[in-house]
Amino acid sequence: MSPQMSQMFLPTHTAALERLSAFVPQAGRDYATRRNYDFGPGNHTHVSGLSPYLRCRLITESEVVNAVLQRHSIAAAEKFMQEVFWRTYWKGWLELRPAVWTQYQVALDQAWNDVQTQAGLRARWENACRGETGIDCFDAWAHELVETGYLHNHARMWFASIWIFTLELPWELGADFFLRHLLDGDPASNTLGWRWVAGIQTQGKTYLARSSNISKFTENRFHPKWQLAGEAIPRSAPLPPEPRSLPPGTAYDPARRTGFLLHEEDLSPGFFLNMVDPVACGVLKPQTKFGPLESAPHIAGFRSAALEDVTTRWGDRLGPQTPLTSDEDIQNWAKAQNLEQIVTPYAPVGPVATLLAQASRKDDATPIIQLMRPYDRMTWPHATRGFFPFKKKLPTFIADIQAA
Ligand SMILES: Cc1cc2nc3c(=O)[nH]c(=O)nc-3n(C[C@H](O)[C@H](O)[C@H](O)COP(=O)(O)OP(=O)(O)OC[C@H]3O[C@@H](n4cnc5c(N)ncnc54)[C@H](O)[C@@H]3O)c2cc1C
Repeated sequence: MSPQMSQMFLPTHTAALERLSAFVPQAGRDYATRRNYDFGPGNHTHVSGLSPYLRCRLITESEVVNAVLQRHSIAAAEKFMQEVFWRTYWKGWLELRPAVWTQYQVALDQAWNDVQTQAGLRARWENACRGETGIDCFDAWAHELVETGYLHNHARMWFASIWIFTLELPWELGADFFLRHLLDGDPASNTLGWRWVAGIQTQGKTYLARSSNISKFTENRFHPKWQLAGEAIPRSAPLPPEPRSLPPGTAYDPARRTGFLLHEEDLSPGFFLNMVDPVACGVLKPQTKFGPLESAPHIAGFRSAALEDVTTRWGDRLGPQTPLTSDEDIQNWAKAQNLEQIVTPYAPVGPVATLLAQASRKDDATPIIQLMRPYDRMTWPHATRGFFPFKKKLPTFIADIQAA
C-alpha cells in the first residue's frame, strides 16, 4: 500500500472501531445534510469511510447499526441507516440472482477482447484509466481512485456516468476498473451501482452527471461545462432472472473433526467460533483476479494484513493455521488434517464463492459447510424487488439487530 493509502485505511479491527467511534457523532444531521459533498482526497470528512472494513466484515453491519443507535434515534440517523442497508440490499439482490454476476463477467470478457482488437477503443480506455481524458474532474477521480483505493459516492456516480455517456466506453470496463482499485470493491454494490447508472438496474432510468451538480457538490473545485454528454440513453442488457430462494443452511455435526476456513468475505469469526470448535484453521489468501486483469496490489495488501490481524487476535481459538491459495489446497489441507468437515462463513456471489464451489466439486471432497449469519438470512430474502419495499422492513431489521 502507498503511504497515503495505509494512513487512510489501516487494515485492523482496532482501526475500524476507531473510525466508527470518530464518525458516530456525525451520523445524524451532519451526514444527512453534507454526505453528498466531495471535498477531495483526504477530505472526505462527512462520510464514514467504513466501506473497506464493511466489505470484508472486519466490522459488521450490526456493529455499525448498534453503535450509531446508541447515540442517535432511528429518525435522526435515518439517512445513514438507509445507506448501510443499501449495501445489504445489493448483496441480497445479487445473491438471489447470481446469473447477473455471470452475465457481467461474460460481457466483460467480450469488452476486453474488443479493447485488445480495436485500437480506438483501447486508446480511449487507456486514457480513461490513466486519468488523461482532458476532463479535469474525471481525471482527478481516476487518479484518486488509483492512488487511494477510495472514491466518494457522488464521485463514483459522476465518474460512472461520464465513463458511459460522455466517453462512450462499455460500462463493464468501468466496473472492472473500479473493482481492480477500490479497497471496498464488491461484486454486488459495484456491479449493481454501474448497472444503475447505465439504466439497466432500474430499467430505462439512467444517471446523467451534470456540470452544475458537480460544481455545487465539489464546492467549485470543478466546472466541466460543455465537456459532458447532454443526454444519457440507457444501455441494454438481458433481463435479470426471477429471484431464487436462498440456499438452505447445511447442518454441521459438532461431533465431527472440524477445520475452520477463514476467508476475506468475513473477517469477524467470533460468531462462527461460538458454534464451532475447530482443530485446525485454513487461511485463504485474498483473491487477486475479478476479471481478465490482476487487481491493484493494494487490495490484496489490505486484505492480507486484515487476515493477519484476525488470525493474531483469534489465534488461541483458531488452532494451527495453514495458508491456502487454491481449491486444491483446501482439499489437500483437509486430508492432511484428517478433517471430516470444513466450516466456513457463507461466501456471497464473487470469486471466493466460485472457488469454494470448485473445492466442493472434487472427488472425495471433504464437505464444506458455509454458515450464513442471521443478519444475512433475515435481510437478503427481502431483496426480491426494488429498494423501496426493502426499506419498509428497516424498522423490523433494526429491532432484530438490537434484540440480538
Ligand atoms: C458506480 C458505483 C460503484 C460502487 N461500488 C461500490 C463497491 O464496490 N463497494 C462498496 O462498498 N460500495 C460501492 N458503491 C456504493 C458507495 O459509493 C460506497 O459504499 C460508499 O461511497 C463508501 O464510502 P463510505 O463508507 O464513506 O460511505 P458512507 O456514506 O459513510 O456509508 C456507510 C456505508 O453504507 C454503505 N453504502 C453507502 N452508500 C451506498 C450505496 N450507494 N450503495 C451501497 N452501499 C452504500 C457502505 O457500506 C458504506 O460504508 C458504489 C456506488 C456507485 C455509484
